[in-house]
Amino acid sequence: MKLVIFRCLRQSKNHASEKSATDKELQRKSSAIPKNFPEAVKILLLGTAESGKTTIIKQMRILHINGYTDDERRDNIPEIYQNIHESIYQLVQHMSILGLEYQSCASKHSAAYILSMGDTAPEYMNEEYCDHVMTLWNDFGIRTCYERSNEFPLSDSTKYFLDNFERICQDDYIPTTEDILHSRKVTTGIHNISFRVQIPKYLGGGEQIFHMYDVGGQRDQRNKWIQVFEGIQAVLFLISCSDFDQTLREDPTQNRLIEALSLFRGVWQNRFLSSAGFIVFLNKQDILRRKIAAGKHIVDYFPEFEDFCNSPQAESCFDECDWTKKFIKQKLIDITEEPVKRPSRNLMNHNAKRECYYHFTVATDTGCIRKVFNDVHQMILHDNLAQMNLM
Ligand SMILES: Nc1nc2c(ncn2[C@@H]2O[C@H](COP(=O)(O)OP(=O)(O)OP(=O)(O)O)[C@@H](O)[C@H]2O)c(=O)[nH]1
Ligand SMILES: [Mg+2]
Repeated sequence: MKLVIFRCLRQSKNHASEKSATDKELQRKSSAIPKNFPEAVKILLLGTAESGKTTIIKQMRILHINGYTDDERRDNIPEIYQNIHESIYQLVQHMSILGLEYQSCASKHSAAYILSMGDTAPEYMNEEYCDHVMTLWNDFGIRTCYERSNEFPLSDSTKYFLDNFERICQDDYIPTTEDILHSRKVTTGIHNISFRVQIPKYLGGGEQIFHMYDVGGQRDQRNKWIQVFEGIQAVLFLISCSDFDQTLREDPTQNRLIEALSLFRGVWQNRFLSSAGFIVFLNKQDILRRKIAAGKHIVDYFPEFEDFCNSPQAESCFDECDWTKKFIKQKLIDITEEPVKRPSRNLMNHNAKRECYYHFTVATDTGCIRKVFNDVHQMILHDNLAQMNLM
């Protein structure tokens, strides 16, 4: 199956009303629909490191497989302990680098304790360790360091885990689904998850199989991506919108958002992916909102933002967060409109306009991903109908 692209939503400005209109249209045609949707759909998750790809895979497991048993939850404990330890260790290390002072002697003592442990988490959270971590997280100096964490690499889940630390350091701790969604392990190599999704009765019923591929987003992982380009029907590209004031872990001279945009250009223009559908998740909307509320401005990193705010595209925006997310989206749209240097042989018509679909997401929010994935599935069903000349 060739996913030319999700034609039926092409002119959509208001997704919600458009969707219900097309649903009704599909229902009307239901009697004519054969039960022969292509059995499996292959989706490839791409994006820079920490954009949220593996978090989407976890959400698919929660939404479409059985989620996590208690034993599987317990298996995540070492990773969560390591995430917490790395966060507090990084914060303590950067206190002196940034020239910040601790609020009390007790905090200084706790910092020395954490530093003496190195960057490996303890196997068990004993009382002494927990007290030190809590003292530090309540320290005003550490909070100032946290507010400046765009200046050094720090996990996006630092606040989540340290705010929940008292619960996590209990002896009988079992990670919640939310804890698992916030935990982070760098992906190396290629992983995939397969799951089935119900096809609505009015479309003939039955199930569709999805194979979703997850890859590592760090620079040294990207040369492996090409191994999975064959037969991909849709690319789901994740971009972390809150990255505008951060630099890469692997190259501290490179702004993360600039890296993500140039990676998107490379993927969009890749001739092996030219017949795949494109969906972009503009992710980490929760962190973006938090950053802007804390007084960070994208204009300090992207001066062209000022012109965007005076452009017609920004007319419907109502606050800085809204402007910022639309500005990033516009940058992606601009890339899709750039002339392609080497058109693909796979494209039947070189002049055919390819579509790209955008969603603002919070990958750690199951409700959000449930809704967005439903939309993605609908688009795939619509496209399949179009392929069968039923639309
Ligand atoms: N608050 C918040 N955290 C997120 C969101 N998306 C992902 N994260 C967190 O960001 C971290 C990185 O997410 P991953 O899914 O591991 O990123 P990745 O793209 O797989 O990264 P690589 O494997 O290095 O390519 C994890 O701690 C996630 O919990 C989001 O929308 N909001
Ligand atoms: Mg990953």
